[in-house]
Amino acid sequence: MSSIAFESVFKRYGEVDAVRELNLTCAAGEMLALLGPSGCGKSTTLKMAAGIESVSSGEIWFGDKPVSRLAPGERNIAMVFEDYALYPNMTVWENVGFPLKVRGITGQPASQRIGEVLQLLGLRQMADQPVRGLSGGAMQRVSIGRALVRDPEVILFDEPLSHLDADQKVQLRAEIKRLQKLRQVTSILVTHDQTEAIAMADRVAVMNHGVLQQVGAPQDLYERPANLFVANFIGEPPMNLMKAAYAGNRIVGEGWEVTLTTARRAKLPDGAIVAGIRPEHVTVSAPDVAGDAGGAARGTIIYREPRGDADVLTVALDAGSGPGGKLVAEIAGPTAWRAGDKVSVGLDVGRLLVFDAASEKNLEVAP
Ligand SMILES: Nc1ncnc2c1ncn2[C@@H]1O[C@H](COP(=O)(O)OP(=O)(O)OP(=O)(O)O)[C@@H](O)[C@H]1O
Repeated sequence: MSSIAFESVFKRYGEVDAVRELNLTCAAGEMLALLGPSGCGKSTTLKMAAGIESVSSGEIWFGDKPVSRLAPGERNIAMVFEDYALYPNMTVWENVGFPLKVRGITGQPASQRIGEVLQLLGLRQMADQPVRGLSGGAMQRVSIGRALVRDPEVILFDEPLSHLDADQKVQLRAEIKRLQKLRQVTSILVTHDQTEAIAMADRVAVMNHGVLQQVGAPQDLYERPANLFVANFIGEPPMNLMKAAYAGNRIVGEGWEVTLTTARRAKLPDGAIVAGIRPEHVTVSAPDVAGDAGGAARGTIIYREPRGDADVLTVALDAGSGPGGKLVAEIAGPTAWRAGDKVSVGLDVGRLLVFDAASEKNLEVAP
């Protein structure tokens, strides 16, 4: 298996910079997710790796081999598409065997390979069924089988789960991850769904407007987002982001304020900031009762969303205007809070992130 590296890759469509100066490596045997909103350039990046789109400038490497001038057929890649791209009238066996057939591999060597892959994917019982009429989940397993059958150097997954229902999604993402680890095949997954990226990938690359924002292990992106875009994009419910000012050792927002520890304040310049705090790091208590994290503001619960094992509470801060003067708290539950309750809100200051208001960068994450 080889690594895939994008080196200063640009893709321009006329006036549109679909991908801008991309420097990104997917290590050999790794699964890397490209995650971002519609139009961020993730599909274009995948297509350039596949050779379906050319690069405008820069180079793509598979191991130590530059590939950007090679045709798709010369790259030893396999693709798994969102719409499966199978031959509906052919059987499961014939679809999986198709890449071998077009390469002239037939007879016993082909049968053995196809049999092994069907076994691996639990598709043996369906081998003789036409693909037409199978469930979406089964069809996608067939297309994964077709990708695996010839041991490609790289598998490129383009939104592979987007047409599946919720149950099938959960099953298949575990299945893809298991197979990818078993075969140690270098893989890139394109998705707009953070749950999918986090569940399946070793590392996640977040893109926006054609620019790579941050790449890292899912937990890194969650705990140490490099900028406001990543902070807001990763996590559900989204991180609370509040305009504030930092001076001395205090962060003062509208309707709230907190004091930072000495160790942290040395690193931060005074000025306009955006403070970020995840809903699970916000506490809610009766008014004037200091919560575990210390009361930072007062407000009124305006909305309670029960989520089974937790309640998501939206609190309107008394004197605040922040982003609508609201804070969202996720509290282990179910709780007895109701809309209309007056509360004290606490912020876990140790988990509060500080972003520069102008550059939008996390002031405590190295660029
Ligand atoms: N063939 C094309 N011609 C012109 N512009 C294109 C073409 N393909 C993509 N673009 C533009 O390039 C930018 C990136 O598109 P791309 O499809 O890579 O984004 P994406 O993140 O994969 O979005 P989606 O999930 O909607 O496919 C967009 O502005 C898009 O309109």
